[in-house]
Amino acid sequence: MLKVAIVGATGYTGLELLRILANHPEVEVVSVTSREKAGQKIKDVFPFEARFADLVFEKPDVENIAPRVDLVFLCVPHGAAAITAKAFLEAGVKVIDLSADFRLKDSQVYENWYKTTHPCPEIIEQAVYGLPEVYREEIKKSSLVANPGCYPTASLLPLIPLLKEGLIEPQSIIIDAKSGVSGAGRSAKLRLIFCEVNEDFCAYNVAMHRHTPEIEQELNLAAGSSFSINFTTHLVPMSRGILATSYASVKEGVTEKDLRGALSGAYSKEPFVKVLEEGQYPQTAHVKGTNLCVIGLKLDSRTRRAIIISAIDNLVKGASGQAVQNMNIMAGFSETIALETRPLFP
Ligand SMILES: NC(=O)C1=CN([C@@H]2O[C@H](COP(=O)(O)OP(=O)(O)OC[C@H]3O[C@@H](n4cnc5c(N)ncnc54)[C@H](OP(=O)(O)O)[C@@H]3O)[C@@H](O)[C@H]2O)C=CC1
Ligand SMILES: CC(=O)N[C@@H](CCC(=O)OP(=O)(O)O)C(=O)O
Repeated sequence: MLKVAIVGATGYTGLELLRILANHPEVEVVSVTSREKAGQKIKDVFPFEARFADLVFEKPDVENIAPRVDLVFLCVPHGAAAITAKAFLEAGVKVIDLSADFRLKDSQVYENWYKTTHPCPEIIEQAVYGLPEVYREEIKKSSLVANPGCYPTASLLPLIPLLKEGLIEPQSIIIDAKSGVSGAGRSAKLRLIFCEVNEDFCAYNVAMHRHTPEIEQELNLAAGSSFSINFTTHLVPMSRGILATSYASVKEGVTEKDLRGALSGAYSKEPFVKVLEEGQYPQTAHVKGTNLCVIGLKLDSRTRRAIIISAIDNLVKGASGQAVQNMNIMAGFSETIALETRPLFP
């Protein structure tokens, strides 16, 4: 059995990990942390939890937890995650970090966008970007996996194959993305209270969202050139889900069949990426609760722009499901264990 800890288990991504790992036959959750709920049993805080009901929340004390576990999931805010990751790695524990701390390869870019000094830039180069469909071989050998952001997962999966095949003009890319509110985490914020979110739909962090450099880093690597993108995020009054609509001008002579062929070629054997048939487009309700990224596309023949629509559940493929997928790869398990659920539709 692989023994794991979840640091930050009272948050949305930590709870989602418990939901997924409850169905994992090869994993034992031996430690869950919360500073606020330390000393209480999971069932005292979350009465719906059955499998791990009697596990007691403990403080995120690395010295105490590390000797009992093989791998830790960090479900805490950036900054706190990096320091904790370093301590676990030094204690010989593998780390899957769901925060943004090790996604950007350049610590200066991190500092510019996150407006804070990186706590341990010296270990950034150990980290592998945890997008299994692109970095599976590197993830197998890694002890530190930087789980991708939710918006980057939804944006990168459809665009990377099109760039690798040279079918779209990199500088023309626009990503227009919408997220449910759980993407912002479980701690209270004024902009997230019911009356502020219900019956509303707004853009936020326009031209300054923290996921922009993460998306650019990976798109630049796929294209083999340096370029910027437009990326706009919106908050939708629903609990889960991201729908990203990406636009890009296609190169001369490129057809819709070429675009579809690039995506099918990249993903026909992938268990968690589904490319829809012509005329079909994904909805967030089609992926709710699943580890799927579903993609639909159309080439607008009037404007010669590809319109690519992708949907994920931000808490599953956008966070905890992808983290379990990465854990399965790192541990040598079958990649799909505990992740083959059907969508909760409607
Ligand atoms: N929500 C989402 O859709 C996604 C989130 N992420 C990232 O995953 C991480 C977790 O997100 P999410 O679950 O939404 O966050 P939440 O705010 O819902 O939960 C945060 C958890 O971390 C604990 N925590 C907070 N601060 C600290 C700290 N300084 N040290 C130790 N523990 C701490 C909290 O418990 P306590 O305070 O009691 O210790 C709580 O259990 C974040 O980095 C987030 O950006 C990534 C992709 C998607
Ligand atoms: C709806 C909403 O607010 N979403 C969050 C998603 C952030 C996230 O997942 O952040 P990390 O990069 O730290 O993992 C946001 O836009 O900031």
